[in-house]
Amino acid sequence: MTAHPVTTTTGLVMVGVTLTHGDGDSVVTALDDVSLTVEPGELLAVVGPSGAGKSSLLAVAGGLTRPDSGQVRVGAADLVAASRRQLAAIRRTEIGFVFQSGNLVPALTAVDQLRLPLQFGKVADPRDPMELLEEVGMAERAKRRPHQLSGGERQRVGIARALMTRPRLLLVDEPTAALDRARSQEVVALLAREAHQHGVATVMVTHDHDVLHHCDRVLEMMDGQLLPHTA
Ligand SMILES: Nc1ncnc2c1ncn2[C@@H]1O[C@H](COP(=O)(O)OP(=O)(O)OP(=O)(O)O)[C@@H](O)[C@H]1O
Repeated sequence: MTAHPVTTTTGLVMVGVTLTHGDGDSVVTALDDVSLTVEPGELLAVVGPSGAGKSSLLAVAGGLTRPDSGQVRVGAADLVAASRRQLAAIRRTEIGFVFQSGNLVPALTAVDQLRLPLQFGKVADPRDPMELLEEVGMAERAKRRPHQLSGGERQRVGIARALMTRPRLLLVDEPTAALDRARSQEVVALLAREAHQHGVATVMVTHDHDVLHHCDRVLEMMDGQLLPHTA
């Protein structure tokens, strides 16, 4: 058995991943031999100082940036070997992205935001948008547009939208950056619940140490390396 068994039931597996930016004298190592396994249903938090490589980690795990070396798998999909076209399909069906402030489309109602991920191609077994809005506590606001929602509500819609295709992996970038303490707790508790209930491997980058108790595991990124978090 290898140190990192890869099965179709695994969420995210990264092995020996290195990513550098620039060249010559100005080479920056954003990811330095990073290995990481995130199991289905696990909520992992990644903390660390600015410039440590957290965004780079999300970009590589999400198939947005190809690493210089190493393996990256989401379920059975090999993100390093995949063509650009295959990567786009993997991103669309297997990976959900949640951004700092929800990143909603201004003109669309909440329920239409959720239908959006289904409009770019076939999705095998999509969630029902109204049912999912109900699950995240937003059913009564289904017809509202983003400007009629609070920051926490926008974030809930953003999370629901990311779950529409039943992704295997959810990548979450600073979800509480624009929220007060109470709303931050609610949003991260929601992420934990969704991860656990639906078996979604979830990686959340955060600066917010107050929400870490909702997470199953916390790692610290430091100079491109992932280390155990010491509180
Ligand atoms: N496109 C790029 N070109 C050159 N260097 C880059 C590029 N993107 C990131 N870097 C560098 O790679 C390193 C890691 O950056 P990254 O954005 O992953 O850090 P981060 O931990 O997400 O930081 P923050 O918390 O500020 O968002 C930094 O030194 C950064 O300057």
